[in-house]
Amino acid sequence: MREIVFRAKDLYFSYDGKKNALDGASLDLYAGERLAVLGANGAGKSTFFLCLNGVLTPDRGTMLLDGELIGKKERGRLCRRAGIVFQNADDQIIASTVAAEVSFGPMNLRLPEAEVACRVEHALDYMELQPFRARPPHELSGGEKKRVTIADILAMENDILLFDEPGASLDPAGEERLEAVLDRLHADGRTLVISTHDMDFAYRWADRIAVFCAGRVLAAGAPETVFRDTRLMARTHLRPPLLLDVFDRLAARGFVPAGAACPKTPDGLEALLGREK
Ligand SMILES: Nc1ncnc2c1ncn2[C@@H]1O[C@H](COP(=O)(O)OP(=O)(O)OP(=O)(O)O)[C@@H](O)[C@H]1O
Repeated sequence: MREIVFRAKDLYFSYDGKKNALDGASLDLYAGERLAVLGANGAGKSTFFLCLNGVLTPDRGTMLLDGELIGKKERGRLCRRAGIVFQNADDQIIASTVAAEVSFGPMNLRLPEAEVACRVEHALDYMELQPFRARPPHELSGGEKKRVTIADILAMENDILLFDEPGASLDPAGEERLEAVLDRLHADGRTLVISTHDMDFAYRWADRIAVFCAGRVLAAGAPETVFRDTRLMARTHLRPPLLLDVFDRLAARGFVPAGAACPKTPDGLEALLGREK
């Protein structure tokens, strides 16, 4: 088992002092894992992300980074380790050109100018944003802005990356590009956490799934296990991914080899069924 980089235990947070957005949320993050965070609207996913990267301070509960307790004064450590790509790019973008936007974070770290320039070029290359570097971000499309916000956190060189519904404004080509970027970041050893309402993506992409409901984490584990928990799915109003559903129906009718695991792609299922192209 990989080491735990971040541990949240019984986190409580309320925006208004009346209703708890986090209501005893506990979750571990493992180094280098791909974790998909699921849950209905208002379940507490974004609030949890904001606590994890130090923007919000939980009212109660404990957070540990590399096994060390994070108190109110150590929130800066969380900001440095965990970068967040906001759900709405306009909440994140502040500068007047794409290049200035991407340089904003590293400049705030008071890094030497040459180091800032190097990080900016790398992030712009990585996200294929060089042709946009002099453009005002507010003139870009939703998908292009999303790429800018990802470049923002790449320039910070955080090892824990939190993506709040990154696929929401992307067309199919944009989704493919995002998945390719996520694959590269995973290969680089980053810890990736994504909140999403796309069950098919979560099943295909994640090593683990965490399910939020009313400010708590009801389950965390292997995608097959979590998605096959029919009670959990019903309670949280989630639906299993289409591929797993089809696989389980075929398996129930004896069409797949006994003991076979469900593949992650339709091509994998086709190969398993012995009808390779
Ligand atoms: N800035 C805010 N001020 C007051 N209440 C808020 C604020 N942000 C979120 N909330 C409330 O906190 C609760 C949790 O919201 P949160 O945004 O964390 O959920 P979520 O799981 O990310 O939802 P979604 O899937 O819709 O993005 C909700 O009841 C929401 O109304």
